[in-house]
Amino acid sequence: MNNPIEVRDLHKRFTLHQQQGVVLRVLEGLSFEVRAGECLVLHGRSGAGKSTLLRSLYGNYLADGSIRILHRGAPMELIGAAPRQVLAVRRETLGYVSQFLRVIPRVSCLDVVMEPALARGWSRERAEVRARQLLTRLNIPERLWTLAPGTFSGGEQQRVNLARGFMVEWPVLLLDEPTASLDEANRQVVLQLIAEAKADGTAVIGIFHDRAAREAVADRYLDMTGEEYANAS
Ligand SMILES: Nc1ncnc2c1ncn2[C@@H]1O[C@H](COP(=O)(O)OP(=O)(O)OP(=O)(O)O)[C@@H](O)[C@H]1O
Repeated sequence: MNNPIEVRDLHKRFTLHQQQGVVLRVLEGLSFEVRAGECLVLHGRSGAGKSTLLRSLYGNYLADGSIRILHRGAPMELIGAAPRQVLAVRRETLGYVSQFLRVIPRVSCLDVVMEPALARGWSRERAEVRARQLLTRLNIPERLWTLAPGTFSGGEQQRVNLARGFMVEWPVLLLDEPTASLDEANRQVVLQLIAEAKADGTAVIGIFHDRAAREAVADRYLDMTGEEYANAS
């Protein structure tokens, strides 16, 4: 296995036990891989299952099929992996920037952003240098850095979340609408951060409702009906 991530015959269905046991078949036999430095954009109408796919890849939803990821140089099957293995993959190999920041009371903005680096054993000094750079690039005013982000605006919280997501290099990075609700200047910063991650060899899988952003980063699209096609732009 040479690709950072390979997905085979992925299925996800939801059974609505509270609603007559109705079964929703959301993902039906998806197969794809993403190469190092490549960005695969998930494409499909609202409700097609894009967020469900990202959550399944991250292990928040338990899907059927195979998700193999290159972890510490060796292929690892994520479906059915032990929780501590999944946590190790999330610490070292698989990043995920969701749409919303998970706010922890009393934890400062700087600490929230530095956490992925500290979890990998970086020194506080090294982590703080990188966090300050990212917060500056993402236009978070310095007076906010020591405050807990719970009271920040929606856009500020999203940018703190992005700074956290780009704090370390990820072999595989999942992005759920990273440019939603950002102004043009900040959108450009995020597109630049994605380009830098790709140049460093990150395999990116993302949802971008904004067409200009999508076309700026996509190398390939995954049609959620299962088809793939190359970026025409
Ligand atoms: N936890 C859940 N329980 C039950 N059904 C769910 C759950 N999560 C998603 N679904 C259903 O799966 C389908 C796909 O939802 P999903 O959020 O993945 O779509 P999407 O392509 O990301 O949509 P959008 O572009 O509108 O964000 C929807 O019909 C949704 O109702």
